[in-house]
Amino acid sequence: MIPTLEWTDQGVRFLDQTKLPLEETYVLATSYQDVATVIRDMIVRGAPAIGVSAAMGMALGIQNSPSTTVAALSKDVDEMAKVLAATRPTAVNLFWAIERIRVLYYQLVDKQPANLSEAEKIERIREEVRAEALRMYDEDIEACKTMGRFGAELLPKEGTVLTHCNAGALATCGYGTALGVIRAAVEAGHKINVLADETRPYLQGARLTAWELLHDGIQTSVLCDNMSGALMRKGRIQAVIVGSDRIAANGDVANKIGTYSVSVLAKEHGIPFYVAAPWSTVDMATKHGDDIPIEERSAYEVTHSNGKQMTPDGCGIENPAFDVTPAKYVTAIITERGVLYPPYDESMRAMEAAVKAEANGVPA
Ligand SMILES: CSC[C@H]1O[C@H](OP(=O)(O)O)[C@H](O)[C@@H]1O
Repeated sequence: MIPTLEWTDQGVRFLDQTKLPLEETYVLATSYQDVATVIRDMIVRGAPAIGVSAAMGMALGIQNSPSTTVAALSKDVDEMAKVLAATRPTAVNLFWAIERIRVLYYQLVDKQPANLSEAEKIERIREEVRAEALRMYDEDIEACKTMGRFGAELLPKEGTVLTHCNAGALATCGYGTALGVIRAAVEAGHKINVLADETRPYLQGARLTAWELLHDGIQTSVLCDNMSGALMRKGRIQAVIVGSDRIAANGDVANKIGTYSVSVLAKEHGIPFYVAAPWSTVDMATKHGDDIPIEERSAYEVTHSNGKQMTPDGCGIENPAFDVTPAKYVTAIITERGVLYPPYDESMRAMEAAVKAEANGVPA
C-alpha cells in the first residue's frame, strides 16, 4: 500500500507529495506545528488524509507537551486544535478529526481517577489519544475499501472512467475514495481505462493520480483540463468519478476546482457523475453548497510552473482551490455506509439518522 502517512516512534512520517512523481522522499513531522506546516504546504493533501494527519498531529502534540499538569496540558490541546484548524478551510474532515480528538481528550480528563498523580493521568491520556489516532487511520482504510465495494458495481464492466484531481491512496490513508472505487472495480474484473485530468495548478491528476494508478498497474492517460468535453462528445468516456472535501446537507459537493465544469459536461452528455467520500466528509450542519468556505491559494501556484514564471508581471490572478457542484449534477454519492441517491436531502437525513442510531447502540 502507498505510505501516504505513518505514525512512527520518532514522529509522523509523510510521503512528500510536492516531490512526486519524480522523487519518492519523506518528511518527518516531530511536532504538531510540523504537522500543521505539512498540511498547509500540501506535502500531504486530500480531505481524509489531512483529517487523520491532524489527529496524529494532536496525538504528537499531547505526547510531546512539556506540561506537567492536566490543566496546563488542556491549554496546550486547545492551542493545537486552533493551529491545526487554521491550516486549510474547505475539507470538513480536518475539523471533524480535530474535534474527535479534542472531545476524547476532555472525556479522558474527566474520567481519570483522583488518586493518580498528574504524571500518571497525563501518561494514560497520551496512550488513549495515540490509540484513537491510529484507530482513525485504520478506519479510513476500511471505509475506503467498503466504499470501493459499494461503488465498483456502478462503474462500467468495460470502458473509460474520467477522474479529476487525486482522490486516491495519496488523498487518504492508503486505498482512496474515487480511486478506491476504481481499484475495487479492477479487482472485481472490470476492464477500466482511466483518464486523469491534470488538474491545474497543483497538478494532482498529472503528478499524483497517474503515479499511483501506474504504481498499481491500472492503465491511465493524462489529459489537460480543457479536453474532457471534446472526449465526452466523441463518446470516449463512460463514467466520471471524483472525491470530495465537503458535502452539504442538500447534496451539493465541494471538490477540487474544475469539478463543477466536468459535472456540467457529464450532464450534457448523459454520462453518470459519481462522488465517492466517507461519511466524515458529509457536513449536515452546512445546509447548502454555497455556504462551504472555498480556499484561495497563492497566486504563485498559477503564475509559476516548476519555478518558471509563465504570466506577465502585473496581471491579476484567480486561484480558488475548490468549487461547488450542485446536487442536481450528481448521479450518486458513494459512502462506506451505502450509496446515496437523489433527493439527497432525504437520503442523507436518513443516513444521518442511521449513523446516530448506530452510535447510540440502537440496532439497525
Ligand atoms: C479523497 S478527498 C480528495 C480531495 O482533496 C483534494 O484537494 P487537495 O488536493 O487540495 O487537498 C481534491 O479536492 C480531492 O478530490
